[in-house]
Formats: sequence, structure tokens, C-alpha cells
Amino acid sequence: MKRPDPMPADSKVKICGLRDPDHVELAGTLGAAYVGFVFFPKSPRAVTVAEARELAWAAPVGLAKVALVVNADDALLDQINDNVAIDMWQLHGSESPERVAEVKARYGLPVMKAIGVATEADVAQIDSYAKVADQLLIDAKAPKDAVLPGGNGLSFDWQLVKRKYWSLPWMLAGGLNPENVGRAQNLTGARQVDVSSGVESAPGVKDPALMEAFIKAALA
Ligand SMILES: O=C(O)c1ccccc1N[C@@H]1O[C@H](COP(=O)(O)O)[C@@H](O)[C@H]1O
Repeated sequence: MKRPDPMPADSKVKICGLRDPDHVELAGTLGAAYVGFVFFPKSPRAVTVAEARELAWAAPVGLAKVALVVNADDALLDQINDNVAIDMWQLHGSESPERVAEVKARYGLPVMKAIGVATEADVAQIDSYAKVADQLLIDAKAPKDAVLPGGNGLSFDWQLVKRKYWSLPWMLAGGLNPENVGRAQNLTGARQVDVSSGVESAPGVKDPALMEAFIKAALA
């Protein structure tokens, strides 16, 4: 079905939580702009630094490799930075704006700050990060008892960010899948979308057919 408000030609897709080099290559071939590697041990998508190094090698030229960390200390960031050919940090914990600025200065790589949204008040705090981050990732706020701060396959009320303007690029995340991504893009105006659970057959297991369906739908 044709969309009433077609996405701009520069829509970008991030596939997060990849653990198989073949899937990294596939993501690039299918037209994803970013892949994410999760350095959070509690996640079913967690990879070691050594594994991520191999995954990064599998990425076709032009596919940006994003290191997802959660309240990581400098020791872990140094280890990743020294061993994995990453292009961007994704800070997905409760990092302060000051910590975002520190990470950016320490490594000279762009930083994408994830912000969990459930209410207008959450949306309001985005502005403090817009001053220091290179990109924003707007995700569903994790439930209080959740083990993971993201990657839970939960979406939020997209009306909260409908056609919002920030002075830097932002990415929509949280519970996206091949069926709902077009609607989410149309409603929010997001030019970038990120998915993890929505392209999996089981937690941590990416499904190539779902990856293809998602990327096609998001770039349509
Ligand atoms: O994917 C994970 O395991 C994860 C762990 C810790 C923090 C964030 C994580 N994933 C990110 O969460 C969002 C939404 O994911 P989903 O599509 O709802 O599963 C996405 O940005 C992932 O990068």
C-alpha cells in the first residue's frame, strides 16, 4: 500500500544485537546503514570484545559499526576501542550529559545517546543530551523490573515524539518490526530506525528473512 507521506530517500536503518558475521554482511547487503554490537553481559545478544572484532571485520565498506554499552567504565571502552573497528558509541544506560561529552572527547568518535521515553517528562530531558551528543536514540523506557534497559521489544506512545525537531539526527527504537515500522516512520517523521527483537526468531537469534522484511519496509 502506498504511504500518504513517503519517507525521504535518506531513511536509514540500524540492525542491533548481531552475533553472526554472516548477518553483519547481510545487513550491509540489504541496505542497512548501521549494525550494533551489544557489550552488556546480561543481554542474550551480548558479544565479547574478541567476537565483536570478528563481526566488525565482516562489515562491508560503508556499514557503520556501533558499540552499544550500558554505563560502561573507561576500562571496557578502552578495550573495545583498542580492538574493534567501531564507528560510533551507543550509550544505552543512565549516562549523564557530562559522561556523554567525556566519552566523545576521549575517543574522538561520534556518540549516540539512548533515552527511554514513556511520558512527556522523559521527552523534555532529551534537550540536555542534544547539546552534547552527535545523535539521539529514542527508545521505549524499560519497565522498572526489566533486566535490560533496552532490547525488550516494547514500543512507546509514538505520539510523544510526533514530528519533533531536534538539532541533531535522531533514531526511533523500541518494539519495531517489519509490520509496524512504516507506520512508526509516517507518524513520527523519524528518518532513522533501529531494531533488535523485531527481527529475531528467539531472543538473541536474528532471522535473515525478518531482517530483509524490516529493511525493505523501512526503506520503502
Ligand atoms: O538489545 C539488547 O539486548 C539491548 C541491551 C541493553 C540495552 C539496549 C539493548 N538494545 C537496544 O534497545 C533498543 C530497542 O530494541 P528492540 O527492538 O525493542 O528489541 C534498540 O536500540 C537496541 O539497540
